[in-house]
Amino acid sequence: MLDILIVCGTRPEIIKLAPLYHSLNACGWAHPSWLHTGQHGEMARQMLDCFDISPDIVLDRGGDGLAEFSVRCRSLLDGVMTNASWSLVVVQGDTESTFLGALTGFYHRVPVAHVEAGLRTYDLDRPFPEEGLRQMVSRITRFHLAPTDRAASALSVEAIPEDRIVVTGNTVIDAQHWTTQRHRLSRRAQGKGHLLVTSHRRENWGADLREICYAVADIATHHPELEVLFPVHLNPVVSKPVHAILGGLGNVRLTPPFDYLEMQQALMDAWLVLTDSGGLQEEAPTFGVPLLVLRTETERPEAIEAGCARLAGTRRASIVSQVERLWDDPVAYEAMAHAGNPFGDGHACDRIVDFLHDALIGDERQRKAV
Ligand SMILES: CC(=O)N[C@@H]1[C@@H](OP(=O)(O)OP(=O)(O)OC[C@H]2O[C@@H](n3ccc(=O)[nH]c3=O)[C@H](O)[C@@H]2O)O[C@H](CO)[C@@H](O)[C@@H]1O
Repeated sequence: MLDILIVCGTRPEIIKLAPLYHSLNACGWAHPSWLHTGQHGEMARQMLDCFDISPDIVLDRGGDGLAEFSVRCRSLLDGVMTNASWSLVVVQGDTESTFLGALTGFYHRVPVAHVEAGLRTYDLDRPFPEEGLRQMVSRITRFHLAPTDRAASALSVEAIPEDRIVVTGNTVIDAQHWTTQRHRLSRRAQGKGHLLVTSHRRENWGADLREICYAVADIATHHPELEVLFPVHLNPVVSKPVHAILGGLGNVRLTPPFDYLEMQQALMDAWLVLTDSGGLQEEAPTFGVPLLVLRTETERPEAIEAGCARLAGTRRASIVSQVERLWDDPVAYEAMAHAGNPFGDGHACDRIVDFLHDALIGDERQRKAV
């Protein structure tokens, strides 16, 4: 049995690593341990419960600021790596937890596997700090688990050896399949369904978030029969303007963040999704729900190219006109709804487990033969 340390912090990381944890547990050759770094406190607990995971190791978070979190987390991770002999560290995405997990593995000469490797905008300011973090993680990763061909190509262009890259599909689709099957979720909405809105990206804080809210207000006012559902991120930078602008509208329902099951149900029941979330861009096409991205660029252009999503930007007029166009044009709407999901087929974890088996057990055999 190989001991594998999964280092995980934020909500999206938990969602995308949970199915891999279950697959590694079931594979017969690995013993995965789940480490939670302490990021995203309450939202993280909500997600872990949804996936039946109780972490083996929980780091005691120090302070609210990122610098305090980083210094303490790095030092505690160092202890975890020193006290046991790990065959692999697994990280996902582009957060501070991702970077610190990879960095600690690197210093301890433990190979790092990076799930969702190769996403790029090549603009270090957008998204900040994620673009920088994911590029740095790629420099010190041994196994690059790319969700799409495009992501794998980006890594090849950066001179990463081909035998260290594998295209797996995105594990977020595996998470959706796991959840919808285990909890027997199906569409409940009668008729058109609601407009689902989320917005919390740092790049949109301030004027852009206000523009987005005014656009949602325009749409809700123009279509009083349309229910608008907006789970609002807990960060006051987000929740304050959202409540101030949308709080008084009768057909706009503002709620605390959904747990994962509620979110999957809300996606299934949606007519359209407006979001700046990365994960939702990958998830909505699974249920055939068109999506407008509330950003001016995306590191997930596969959805735009496949036709299941469009970039709506963050200007009030542009968001409103794109929604109205889909409202008035059922042919365009149906084309988006039937474009399929370019991010995966729900078998990413099988591919990852097979690749890691060959890489790690093969490595071990080679070492023994020398
Ligand atoms: C630049 C960028 O794109 N960065 C991404 C971004 O991740 P994101 O934008 O995907 O993050 P969220 O939107 O928070 O999560 C989405 C998931 O959460 C579920 N969800 C959502 C709302 C809710 O009320 N209940 C839920 O259950 C939802 O279904 C989905 O699966 O930031 C991460 C950290 O910086 C990055 O790693 C990641 O690349």
